[in-house]
Amino acid sequence: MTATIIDGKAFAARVREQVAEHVKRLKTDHGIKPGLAVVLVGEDPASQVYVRSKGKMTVEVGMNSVEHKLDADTSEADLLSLIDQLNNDPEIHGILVQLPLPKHLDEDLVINSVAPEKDVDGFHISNVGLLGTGQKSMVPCTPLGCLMMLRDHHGSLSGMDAVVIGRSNIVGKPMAQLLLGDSCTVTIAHSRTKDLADVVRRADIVVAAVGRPEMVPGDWIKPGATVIDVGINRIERDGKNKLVGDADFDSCAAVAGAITPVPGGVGPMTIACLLANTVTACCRANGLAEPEGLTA
Ligand SMILES: Nc1nc2c(c(=O)[nH]1)N[C@@H](CN(C=O)c1ccc(C(=O)N[C@@H](CCC(=O)O)C(=O)O)cc1)CN2
Repeated sequence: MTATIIDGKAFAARVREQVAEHVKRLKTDHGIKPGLAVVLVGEDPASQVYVRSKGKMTVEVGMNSVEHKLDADTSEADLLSLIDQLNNDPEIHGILVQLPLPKHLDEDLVINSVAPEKDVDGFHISNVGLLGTGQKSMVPCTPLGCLMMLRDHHGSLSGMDAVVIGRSNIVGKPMAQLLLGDSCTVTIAHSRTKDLADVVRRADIVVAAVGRPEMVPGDWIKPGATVIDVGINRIERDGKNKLVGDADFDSCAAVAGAITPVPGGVGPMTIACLLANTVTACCRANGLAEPEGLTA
């Protein structure tokens, strides 16, 4: 079997088009322009690329983009003060603090200082609780993107066996909640899981989100299963730098029914869903109907 390649880049472009249509309607019908503020602390090279890309795409879909770039040694008090200012700015509907933060900053404290209704990352403890109890929340961008691609490929996910490999707060846990919300039977596997290969072999859907290059081989995959690869790992091979996922692409693609590539799979959906979340937050803040198809 040769898997269908789920093209995240093309999917993300369609999501951004939908977002742009909603933004246009918000402007013409209500005179509202959604605004997204992104805060970057320090000079992590990958984070700088992601933040630049977020700003560019925010403007492309017609929204206001505000970027705050702070020195790596910024104090926690100064960062919290900036977030407080953004929480109280009526022009800003979404706030995102780029992760990872420098070590001296308390990530949980910073995340939980963002107003939950502006938390377009969906990381605030209130949003985590709302998602976990099946209530309306802001949903983390990467898992939301994975869910959109799975729904598009399968239609209904009801009754499917799903294994999420990885238990991070950013991807693994919210992904499991979303799959449960769509009536999958969900297993969260991690570094201490016994017989991981056997657990993965039972799954109709495998979401690999561990951050270990090519750790899932094709012989762990049930024939016809869907593999969603969240990993973005930079490795050196044959003297060249290469980006690979958590799944061994060639061997998995030979067995799976469908698979997301790296690059060009889940990654682009993360930013598209951030834009979607910003429109959703803006609609909620203004008591307007939420954009259809852009939320969980
Ligand atoms: N506050 C947040 N911080 C981080 C998040 C997040 O969702 N919120 N996620 C990641 C980084 N990230 C966005 O911030 C992100 C990662 C990857 C991509 C992407 O498009 N990747 C491309 C490859 C790009 C490359 O060459 O490096 C792909 O997979 O095709 C977009 C956004 C951690 N921090």
